[in-house]
Amino acid sequence: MIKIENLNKVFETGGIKFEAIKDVNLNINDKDIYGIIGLSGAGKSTLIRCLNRLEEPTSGSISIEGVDILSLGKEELRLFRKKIGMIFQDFNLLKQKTVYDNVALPLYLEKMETKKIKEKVDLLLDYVGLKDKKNSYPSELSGGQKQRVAIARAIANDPKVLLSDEATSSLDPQTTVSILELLKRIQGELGITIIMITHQMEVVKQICNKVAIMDGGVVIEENTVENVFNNPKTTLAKSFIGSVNTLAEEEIINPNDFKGKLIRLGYLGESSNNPIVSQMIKNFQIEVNILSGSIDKLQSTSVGHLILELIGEESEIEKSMDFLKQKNVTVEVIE
Ligand SMILES: Nc1ncnc2c1ncn2[C@@H]1O[C@H](COP(=O)(O)OP(=O)(O)OP(=O)(O)O)[C@@H](O)[C@H]1O
Repeated sequence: MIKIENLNKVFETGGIKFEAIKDVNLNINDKDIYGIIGLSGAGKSTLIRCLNRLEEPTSGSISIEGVDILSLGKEELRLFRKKIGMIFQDFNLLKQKTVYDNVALPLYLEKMETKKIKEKVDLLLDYVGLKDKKNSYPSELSGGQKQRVAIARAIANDPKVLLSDEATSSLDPQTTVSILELLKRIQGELGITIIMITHQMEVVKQICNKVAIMDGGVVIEENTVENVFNNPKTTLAKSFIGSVNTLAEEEIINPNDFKGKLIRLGYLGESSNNPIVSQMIKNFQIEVNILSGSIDKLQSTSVGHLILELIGEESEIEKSMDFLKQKNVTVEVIE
């Protein structure tokens, strides 16, 4: 379990103070794949770099598996960092070293016996699917292969936590999927908690179970991925969700163009199989105009969205909306 409490980070350059992280509180459970999403400059990198103290927070506390990491001395911190692997957008491989040596590096630093290093690196390269690239140099690899080397290196010391800073941002969509599948396998088979920074909701949708949305150094929304997709609270969350749907619904639909009441429905999993809208039309004196719809397949379930125009007496519209709510559909009136 990772517990971040009242975390702040202030950068000071030339006497000017800048608050990059403002009073962040998060609880990340063991084996979560926890997404942190936000636009450029939101403070995502600063926040995860505080978790291994590549960045020193200005105030607040961080505990990882019950250890208050901000109180660790230099040597304790060195030992503790073995529990936290990290991967980056630009891979950070050593260009002059082979794939084997890149992966072996953290084990050399631990002064592991050469024979054991060889066994472990062979196992790791097999795990990430790069057995045959052992003697290649980074310049001879594709972006996806470089990230696999970086992942093998990051898990070499059997960490409990893996921090991923935009690890798929420079990869094409197909390679992104294969790297996300590898990360999912690492979480499932090795029981590693993964914290993923990204600006792509598609990444969150594909592998995360929880997500925090950051804006201007603040966590503005935090929930399970299902709940955020089903019922996003903030404009930013809605726009991230819009970016993975084929239609950015709210942008296209202008309420002034319609005479009825516009509502946005969100429904999870099994509700999407029930003919709720047709039941509503049968039960109440209203006409329904379907303006847009989408279904997002998430890790554990699917989330559907519909935008409807309801036309009829106000009292019938109110009753229809109550009916939907009773069926566990979230209903939001679009202003
Ligand atoms: N060492 C530093 N000194 C001064 N300001 C910094 C420093 N590092 C980051 N910042 C500022 O803190 C803010 C948050 O930066 P950060 O890199 O954490 O954002 P981010 O959400 O990860 O953005 P991106 O997706 O572009 O990497 C930015 O405005 C940035 O300019």
